[in-house]
Amino acid sequence: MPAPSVTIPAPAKLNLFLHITGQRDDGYHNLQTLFQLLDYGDQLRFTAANSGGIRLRCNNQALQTSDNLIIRAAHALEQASGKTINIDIELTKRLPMGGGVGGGSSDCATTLLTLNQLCKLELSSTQLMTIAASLGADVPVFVAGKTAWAESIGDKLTALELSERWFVVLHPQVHVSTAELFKHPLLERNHPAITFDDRLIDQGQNCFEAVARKLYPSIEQAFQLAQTFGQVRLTGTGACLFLSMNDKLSAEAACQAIAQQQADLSPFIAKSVNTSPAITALNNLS
Ligand SMILES: C[C@@](CO)(OP(=O)(O)O)[C@H](O)COP(=O)(O)OP(=O)(O)OC[C@H]1O[C@@H](n2ccc(N)nc2=O)[C@H](O)[C@@H]1O
Ligand SMILES: Nc1ncnc2c1ncn2[C@@H]1O[C@H](COP(=O)(O)OP(=O)(O)O)[C@@H](O)[C@H]1O
Repeated sequence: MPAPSVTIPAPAKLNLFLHITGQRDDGYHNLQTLFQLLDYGDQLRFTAANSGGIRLRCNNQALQTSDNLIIRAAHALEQASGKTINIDIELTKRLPMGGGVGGGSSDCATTLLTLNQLCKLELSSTQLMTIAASLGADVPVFVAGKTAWAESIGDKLTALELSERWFVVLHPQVHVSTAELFKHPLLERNHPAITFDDRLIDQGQNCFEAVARKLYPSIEQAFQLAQTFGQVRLTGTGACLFLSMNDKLSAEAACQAIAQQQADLSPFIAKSVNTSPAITALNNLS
């Protein structure tokens, strides 16, 4: 009989706004941002094994490497728990890479949460959050699993319950270098620190937008096209852009129209969620 498998989602995120409020002594920048989790993302299938260590397969072969965040997460768990993990992991990659929707970080978080439960590693939430932060600035929000207002480098999190929204996400086919954008002389890196206000959900700005539009013509072109359907915003350091809609029908109509005008933007629609679908799926297993 084949070993039982579990399939757990790795949702995307959008930064509904993103302010850079200063630079720390170690060079990293402090942020204030709203991480909105989505019902759309990658999927990971885990099959326990008796031997063979940690193995990864993916529909994108370029991701089948030892520096994939999934493999790094599994090794970090072995180190923290002192236990050996034997597991086959199959990643179905749907999210654009390097697009600011957090796919790699979310895959990493789903691996941490699932293996801790499946392999009975018994690491506490605090331990998982520490491992998450060591693997990337955007990993903790996916481990915490809640749409959240975030400060510091994105790891000081306050969960929020937001009303349902639909998003159209577009991916200009360009790779944005996060490090390069953070270093750019024109970047607004001293936005005044604020206290969270509901109006920011729909009216917030992303400090990377001006520089990203200036440096990458394909991002500027996508902005021009998308803004005929509503207010467009950049997520993270880009390259993805999004439109926020009140209902599914409007989102579908905009998505279809954009795909007809420029198919290589690969638009997709996604619904907002307050709790990560990964957490929901794992709760349903136990
Ligand atoms: C700004 C965000 C918002 O979500 O952008 P996206 O990655 O989503 O686009 C993330 O926090 C990005 O986090 P992440 O993508 O993990 O960045 P890293 O690889 O850790 O950092 C790449 C480089 O960017 C700079 N960096 C990154 C994060 C930060 N808070 N301050 C920085 O100055 C550093 O020079 C670092 O070496
Ligand atoms: N599981 C993974 N999925 C995607 N990218 C990964 C993964 N593991 C490591 N990476 C690396 O991380 C880079 C950016 O990751 P990604 O999460 O897609 O970007 P972003 O944070 O901008 O959304 C990729 O270009 C890739 O080299």
